[in-house]
Order: sequence, then C-alpha cells, then structure tokens
Amino acid sequence: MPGILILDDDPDVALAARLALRRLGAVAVRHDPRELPAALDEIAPDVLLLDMNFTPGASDGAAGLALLHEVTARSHAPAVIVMTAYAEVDLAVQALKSGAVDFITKPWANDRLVACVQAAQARRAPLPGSAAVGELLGDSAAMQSLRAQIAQVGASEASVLILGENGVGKELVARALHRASKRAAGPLLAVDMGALPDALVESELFGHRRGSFTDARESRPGRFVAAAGGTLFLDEIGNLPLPQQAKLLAALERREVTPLGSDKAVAVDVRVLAATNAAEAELFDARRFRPDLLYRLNTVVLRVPPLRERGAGDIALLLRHYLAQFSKRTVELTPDALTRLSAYRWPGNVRELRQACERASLLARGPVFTFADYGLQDVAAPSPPEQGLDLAQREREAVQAALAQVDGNISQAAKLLGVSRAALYRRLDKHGL
Ligand SMILES: Nc1ncnc2c1ncn2[C@@H]1O[C@H](COP(=O)(O)OP(=O)(O)OP(=O)(O)O)[C@@H](O)[C@H]1O
Repeated sequence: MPGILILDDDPDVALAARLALRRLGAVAVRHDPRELPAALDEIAPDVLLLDMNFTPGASDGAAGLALLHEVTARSHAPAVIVMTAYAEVDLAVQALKSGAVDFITKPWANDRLVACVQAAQARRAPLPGSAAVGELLGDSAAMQSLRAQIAQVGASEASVLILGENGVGKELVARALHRASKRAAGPLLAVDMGALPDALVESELFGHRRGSFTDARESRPGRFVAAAGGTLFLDEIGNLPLPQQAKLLAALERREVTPLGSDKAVAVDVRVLAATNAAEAELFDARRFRPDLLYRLNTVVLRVPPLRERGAGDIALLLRHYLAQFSKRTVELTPDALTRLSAYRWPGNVRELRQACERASLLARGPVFTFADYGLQDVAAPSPPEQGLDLAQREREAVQAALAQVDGNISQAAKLLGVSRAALYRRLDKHGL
C-alpha cells in the first residue's frame, strides 16, 4: 500500500489530514522536523505532505523550503506537496521550483486534498536533484549514443525494453523517452513489478471492482487505465511471475484490460516501456519469461551501460555534479581520490555514486575530500574477465560480499550495494541466499 507521510507541528491539522487521506494508503504523522529523515528512511512514503513553517509566528516558509531541499536531494524521494497556512503564491511557486509537485493552502477542502494526493501518487516522486531532473549526464561515447537513440525512438509508439544493472539510470531513460514522445503531456506511470506482491499485480495493473477480493473495499482503476493517453513504465519486469505474464500479454495484444471482479473489458491507450536488471540470458530463458511477451516488449532494446564502462570522464563529471548538489561549499578532490574513484567498480552504479557524494558531503571535515570520505568498500573488486562474465553470478557475489561486510544487516548491505531494501530482498530470494 502506498505510504503517505504528514509533517505538521499542529496536531489538529495533521489529524485532519490523516483522516481525510486514510483511504488512499497507510498514513503516518510526524510533528517535529528533526524526525523527518528517520521517518523517510523507515516509511519510504510515496507522498510527503509538508508544512512550511515550524516556528510560532513564522510565515516565510524558510524552514519548509530547507526541508524540501533535503527531501528532493534523496534517492527515491517522495512526491512532496507543501502546505501553507497563508495563500502565499510566491512561496508556493518557490516550492514548486524546488521540486514540490503541488501545494495546498490551509484550511483546505478535503476533496481537493484527496485529489491532490492522488495525483501525486500517480505521478510518483520527481527524480532527485530537481535541477537535473531528467538529465542523463555523461559525455562518453556510450552515453552520447544512448541519448541519440532516445531522441530517435522517443517520438515513436514503439515498446522499448530498457536493460541495465541496478542504478544505471533506467528510470531516467524511461522518463526521457516519455518526454520525447507525443504523449509527453499525458501521465507517465511507473509500476515496480519487483515491489508488488504477486497477489496484487493484477489488481494494480488492471484494477478491481469493489468486493472482488477481501481488501477491495472500493473499486479502483488499474495503472493501465490511469495512464491513459500517457506512458506506462513497467520496472523490474523480469520479476513478473509467469501467470501474470500471460495476463499482461493478453492486455497488450488486445489493448484492453478487464478489472478483477468485472466481466467488462476496458479499452486502454498507453505506450508501454519496460525495464529490467536481469541478464539478457535470463530473459531469453522461456522457463522464466514468456518469449511472446518478450517480443511484445522489446520492439526496441536500449542498453544502459554500467558506470564502470563509461570511463573516468563520466565518473568525474557525475562526481562534480553531485558534489556541487550536496555540498554547500567549494569542494576539491585529492588527485589520489579521483584516481581511486575512477578505478572503483561502482556495483550500484550512478545511484551508489550519488549516495557516496551525499555521504562525503556530510562527513568530510575539510574542503579537500579524500577517498576515505566516500565510505566506499571495495566489496566487488573487479574479478578478471576469464572468471566469467556471468552477471547473475557477479550479482550473487556482490550481495554475499556486502552481507559479509556488515554481518548480515540488510539495511546496511542495501546501502553498500546502492539498492533499496526491497530490491535486496528480491535478490536474496532470486539467488536463494
Ligand atoms: N546519467 C545520469 N546522470 C545523472 N544522474 C543519473 C544518471 N543515471 C542515473 N542517475 C541517477 O542515479 C539514480 C538511479 O537512477 P535510476 O533510478 O534511473 O536507475 P535504475 O537503473 O532505474 O535503478 P534500478 O534498477 O535500481 O531501478 C537516480 O538518482 C538518477 O537520477
């Protein structure tokens, strides 16, 4: 169930919002802004409803804007809706420029609040570091070619399968394809197949009628219908179980879906993009993935290269970008740090690099950052190619190494690998660890 977090120091306001929003998902409330980072880690909400003023009498929104910057700089930041007690257009505009997806003024009409949060849930979080939203940085030949391919196929209606390891930027590519398409004004809805329990896949994708299963208290349109006129991004498609693959194939072939508990098919108008970090060999294994579905999805295949294959130039460029974003001061790297960061394997790719920059910006003492400040452990030191280029095997080894390093602590291992806890659990399951 999507999570909503409300941060407001006024208990009455927070309670009113919680009651109004409870049918949209699990709602958590915090009153003290100092609790926000821990709450974001713990709840990982889809949507954050953020008050802008936390000192009695203050109305300039400075505290809220500072929190907003902190939130949008996180990886997988929630969509933020800011609340202001005063109909201050300037503040709302400033918040929107800083990455908020919407604003609501207090006192609100409940149906407006619900609609606002629903829209934010559908849009999902803007990508972190709003200044660079959607920008696929990198000057390497590989990245230039990727951008050219996006420009070429973006405008078409073709299904695109995006392949690449964790954290290489597959979602960023999907967003760029959507923006380049005729559907850009429509919604881009992302569904993480890896995070959905098997039993909910169908209701999530195709919707359900009220009463069609125990928890179905209200009828709900599925993502195919909600993405009408836009793009549906099916992330981690390799995790879709076989029975649901058959249903997805039928929907794509017929261009219609039948909600659970209904016998009426609904026509759908979406372009489908899919992504996976599975090795191609796994996708072509008919015991795990239906070939007919694969052919529906892979009209065009885009491969996003791992960071370590993009060269030192791209790594340096991304380091500069993220250090500028996270550090409020001028930062330099020692030559040794740059050399070692360029040679590092980056098993979690750009996401790991981004997190390392965030960590270094918080922890480094002086203006000159050393390699140690990045807190990187060479968990997956390059193994010679002759030992095999089997990605699945490499992934298994990286997971094992990370777990060993942190005595089996899942949160810390996920951090080391630069993936979410849910993603790590999936990998443990996949490799039988
Ligand atoms: N070329 C790039 N330039 C700038 N930022 C990037 C680039 N590639 C990825 N990022 C950033 O790295 C992070 C991970 O990217 P993204 O979520 O798109 O990866 P992914 O391949 O979809 O990951 P996963 O497989 O875990 O779902 C995001 O914060 C994204 O903004």
